[in-house]
Amino acid sequence: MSRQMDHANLFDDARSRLEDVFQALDVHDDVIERLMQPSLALQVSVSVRMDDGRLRVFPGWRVQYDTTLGPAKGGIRFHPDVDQLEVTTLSFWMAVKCAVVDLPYGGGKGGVKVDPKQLSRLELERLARGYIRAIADVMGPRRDIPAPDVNTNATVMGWMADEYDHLVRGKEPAAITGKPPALGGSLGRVAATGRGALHVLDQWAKREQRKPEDTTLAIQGFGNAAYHFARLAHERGYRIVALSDSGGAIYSEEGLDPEPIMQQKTKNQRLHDLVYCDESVCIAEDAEHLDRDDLLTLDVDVLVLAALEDQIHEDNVDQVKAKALLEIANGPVTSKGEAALAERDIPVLPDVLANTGGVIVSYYEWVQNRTGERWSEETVNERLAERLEAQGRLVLERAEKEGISYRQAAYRQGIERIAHGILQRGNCQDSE
Ligand SMILES: NC(=O)C1=CN([C@@H]2O[C@H](COP(=O)(O)OP(=O)(O)OC[C@H]3O[C@@H](n4cnc5c(N)ncnc54)[C@H](O)[C@@H]3O)[C@@H](O)[C@H]2O)C=CC1
Ligand SMILES: O=C(O)CCC(=O)C(=O)O
Repeated sequence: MSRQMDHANLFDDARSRLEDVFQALDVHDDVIERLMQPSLALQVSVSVRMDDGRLRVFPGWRVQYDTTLGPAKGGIRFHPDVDQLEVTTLSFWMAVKCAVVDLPYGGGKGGVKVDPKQLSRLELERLARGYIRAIADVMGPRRDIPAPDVNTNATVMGWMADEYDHLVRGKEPAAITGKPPALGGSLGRVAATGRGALHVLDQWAKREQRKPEDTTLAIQGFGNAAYHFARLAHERGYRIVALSDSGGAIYSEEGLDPEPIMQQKTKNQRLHDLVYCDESVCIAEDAEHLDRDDLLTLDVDVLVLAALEDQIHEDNVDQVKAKALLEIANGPVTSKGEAALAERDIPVLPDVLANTGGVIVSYYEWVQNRTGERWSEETVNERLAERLEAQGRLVLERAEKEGISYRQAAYRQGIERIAHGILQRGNCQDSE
């Protein structure tokens, strides 16, 4: 089922969705001209002294797609497949999603082409610090604010924030979000992406009059975002019948409890091997192995995609049996894949709404850092829920009212806001 990802296709695919919105909204030509390419793309070489004394150089990027509505915002990915086109596409999605949930941000993203599993902890720290030195001139609390993404986490953000403080000779906690709480990180950020995705699923389920206990989930990509989503969804009563990571998948008809599974996984056990029950831990009496990509074709109510881009596409979409899809990953369903799902009336809850919990709480972290406040986790979670309730309702209602997909409704909401900002900034012919 998997195929080699082509990032040129990924960017073209992303732009084709943008062109659809331009047509539907009849936007000003100046807006189209601005949004068809990024406003800044920086390529850097990050030199790292390895533990054995050798020097290695890793290519990296920081792309700011659009900064009309505020400073660029978006995570940093460490992955062997990263390239400029992938980072550009991810920064485009950041611009759209920040506008969809009405944050005062543009879209940015960063990445380094590296396999972090091959680095020691000290090599990883040197890489993180080197990357920040390389992009320092284009970032900052009022310009571009990085955060975690695939294979980066609060620890890595802590190293990066410390490096930035050294460079600017002062404390600038608002320059990076997703930090450890001791360095000004917001409570609730670690779980925010998963928590936000669950809000969106709940909102949709309620409109469909579907109860959590009658809803089965299969979840691809049991990493940070998916773990917190799964933990909270399990608490709410959804039945998780399958989980996968890059090494394999497990399945249980009676349902999986994500907590003990993550505990075992953090002891360096492979997800694929966790199909046992003994005195110390019971994953599920009936748990069994699945090949990794077989999870995508299970007959479940909701297929949750929380790994990487390009997972459901024209070559495998016919095998999907789920009744709905939830995108926690960025870009897991291609436009051709989605068109085929639409023909079978299978809705997709799109990334640019469903995974915004992370960036929303990153925004709350930035606000706390800039005002010197510290909010309780309860306050953070309440504000996250309020924002997603309000902005999510606008998207779901618009889709129903205009007879369009949830993604089309979300894109229209986001692009209308960006387009309005572009015209309000002036420098456009006949703009009002
Ligand atoms: N961390 C965050 O706050 C946010 C993350 N996202 C997106 O969510 C997705 C996951 O991000 P994180 O959880 O942070 O990353 P992570 O690195 O913690 O987890 C990714 C997981 O996906 C698994 N994986 C990779 N390829 C796979 C495959 N083909 N099949 C099954 N599993 C596979 C990996 O083994 C890992 O368990 C990414 O697309 C990211 O851009 C979106 C919004 C915010
Ligand atoms: O927290 C953030 O600023 C951005 C998170 C991110 O990279 C994403 O939403 O894809």
